[in-house]
Amino acid sequence: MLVIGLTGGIATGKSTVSKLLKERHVPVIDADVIARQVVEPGTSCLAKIVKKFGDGILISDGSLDRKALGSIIFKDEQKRKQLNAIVHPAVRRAMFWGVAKCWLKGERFCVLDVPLLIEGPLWKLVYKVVLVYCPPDIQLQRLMLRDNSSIEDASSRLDSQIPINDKLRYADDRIDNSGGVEELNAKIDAFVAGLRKEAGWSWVCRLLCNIRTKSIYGRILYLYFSVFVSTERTWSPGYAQGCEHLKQFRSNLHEKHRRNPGID
Ligand SMILES: CC(C)(COP(=O)(O)OP(=O)(O)OC[C@H]1O[C@@H](n2cnc3c(N)ncnc32)[C@H](O)[C@@H]1O)[C@@H](O)C(=O)NCCC(=O)NCCS
Ligand SMILES: Nc1ncnc2c1ncn2[C@@H]1O[C@H](COP(=O)(O)OP(=O)(O)OP(=O)(O)O)[C@@H](O)[C@H]1O
Repeated sequence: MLVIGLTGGIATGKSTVSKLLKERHVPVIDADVIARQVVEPGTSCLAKIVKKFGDGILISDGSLDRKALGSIIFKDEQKRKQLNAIVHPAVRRAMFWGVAKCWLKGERFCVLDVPLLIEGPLWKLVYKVVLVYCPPDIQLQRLMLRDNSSIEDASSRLDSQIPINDKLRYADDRIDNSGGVEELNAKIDAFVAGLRKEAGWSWVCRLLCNIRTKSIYGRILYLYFSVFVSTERTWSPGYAQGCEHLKQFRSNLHEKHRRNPGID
């Protein structure tokens, strides 16, 4: 299964792209949504946040006051790192299970929508990095308009991330969202068609195996495809294609390291 990392800068349009992908039945695992779930009342993450930042970041019903916490962490790098250290491991764990579920369902590919993909270690693990791009001036405008925020607040959020133009050099593909939503729709059609082509047809075998796991033949087939094909130990209809993906993955990784020699 191809795991695609979708990222961008704040307000460049990741959620808009994700929505269009979901409309085309592409499975999307959204880190922002997970980051909200892991801090719901009663979770260990919320307890740790309260311990670190005090109960001033709670509203009267016991849930997180996102505005209050945002106004602390987007102005203070140290505090942001402390929050990230609490929330990110839980988000990564949930995303891992999300990917595993997609794999068990026999999906050909899935998309991880992660705003901080490049700021963290995950960009090195995905099959490819797709960047939703718009120039910084449009990004700032859209952010202020969406959040009804001042230029100071919007700028401090922008400054808490790697600038969008710097993220370009990590990207294997770019979805340019500088134009209107109609234009974006057409780009997403082409992007999804490209993904389907890239993922090939070997998913049919995996899907059939998954559906048939209740029978003994299904289990044998399932094991065959899961263990042998994924470890490249034997021939199968998906073998050549798997090798090709692996080769491309390795060359992408090599290219990323070539472009960013300082990064291990
Ligand atoms: C600080 C919080 C409560 C503010 O909530 P708010 O509803 O105002 O923003 P929301 O969660 O919708 O995030 C909007 C965007 O802000 C950016 N952003 C969020 N957290 C961070 C961060 N720690 N560092 C840099 N950018 C961030 C992302 O681009 C994100 O898409 C919230 O963003 C949060 O819990 N952040 C820490 C978790 C995190 O890093 N989430 C990002 C994806 S894992
Ligand atoms: N092509 C477009 N034309 C005009 N407005 C757009 C376009 N794409 C997105 N927007 C608007 O820009 C704002 C930011 O988009 P969106 O929320 O999708 O960004 P995001 O990258 O997911 O942001 P965040 O990092 O905060 O999650 C939204 O108000 C959205 O409606």
